Amino acid sequence: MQHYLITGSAGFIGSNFIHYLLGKYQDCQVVNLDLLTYAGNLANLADIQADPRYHFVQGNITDQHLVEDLIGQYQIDVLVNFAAESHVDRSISGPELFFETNTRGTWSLLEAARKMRVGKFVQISTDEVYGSLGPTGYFSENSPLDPSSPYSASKAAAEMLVLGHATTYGMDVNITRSSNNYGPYQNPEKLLPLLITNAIEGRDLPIYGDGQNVRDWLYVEDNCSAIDQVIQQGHSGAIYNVSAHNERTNNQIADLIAERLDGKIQYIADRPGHDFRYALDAGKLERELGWQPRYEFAEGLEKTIQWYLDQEDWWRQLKG
Ligand SMILES: Cc1cn([C@H]2C[C@H](O)[C@@H](COP(=O)(O)OP(=O)(O)O[C@H]3O[C@H](CO)[C@@H](O)[C@H](O)[C@H]3O)O2)c(=O)[nH]c1=O
Repeated sequence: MQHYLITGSAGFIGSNFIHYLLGKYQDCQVVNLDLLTYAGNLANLADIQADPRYHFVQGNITDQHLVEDLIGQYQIDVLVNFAAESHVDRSISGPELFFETNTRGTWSLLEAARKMRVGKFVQISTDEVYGSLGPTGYFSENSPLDPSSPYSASKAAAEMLVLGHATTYGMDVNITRSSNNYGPYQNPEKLLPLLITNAIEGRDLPIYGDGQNVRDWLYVEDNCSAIDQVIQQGHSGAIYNVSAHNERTNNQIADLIAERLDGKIQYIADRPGHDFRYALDAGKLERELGWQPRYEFAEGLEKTIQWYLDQEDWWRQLKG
């Protein structure tokens, strides 16, 4: 039976991951450590709050003593760090919190995991650590890191700390770098849910610049299955890209949503330092661990649109 400490799992990807774990493994124990910032929402986990396998603790990942206590109390074998400030635009207007949570927070978790001898440490990172691509080519795990924003720089720095602890102290670590996730429970500050919910509300769909920027879209459940496989089978110290090879321009995304929900696109000022294109080569994960995504983009998008149509109360509270 595995005992997990999962940080930030009242957020988007973390809450999907807890649902995935509890659905897949009957005999596991899961502790969710979450600060409940604006991005954390216990409503995401309402259906499992009474599950005896699940325990919620409100707290900050920068609180090393708290993390050490939790590791001891719950006999944690695996620590998965989802907790992060994740929105690029917020990192441009207020960068310090990104360093504090994403970089300092990862440091505290690493130190706690080292002292308490946690078996496995998994850092959830991002394709944004590679920076921007031109119109062709793909990032592999060996591509140089070249982050563009305070957000991606804070995540790249955190990765370096993880690798340093692995080399120096022999900790068993993995890093996953996924492309843009989409699906249920994503905060409507992010492109896809913003466009969907704006269209439902009859508001314009805001697109930065000329809308030619490209993102590589991954249905969140596919990211969860990849992370689970990395925990179970990942080679110690390995980094894995996670992508389903769904590159789309922002214009293509906006057109699809505008057509499906009768919305109107509005072009607005570009994001400073806006990365042009992200595209990942996920061949290592596929070859070494046999991982494959389940969802085609059209299916994932329709499921996502349907979820937001069905969950108006959930997102209206966040937007309000
Ligand atoms: C919010 C917003 C975004 N955009 C554009 C900017 C990007 O080219 C694209 C996606 O923007 P966002 O949804 O903010 O996501 P992006 O900056 O790519 O970053 C996301 O994806 C990353 C992985 O690539 C994660 O590490 C980040 O945490 C996550 O926020 O849409 C717009 O055109 N209009 C908007 O209103």
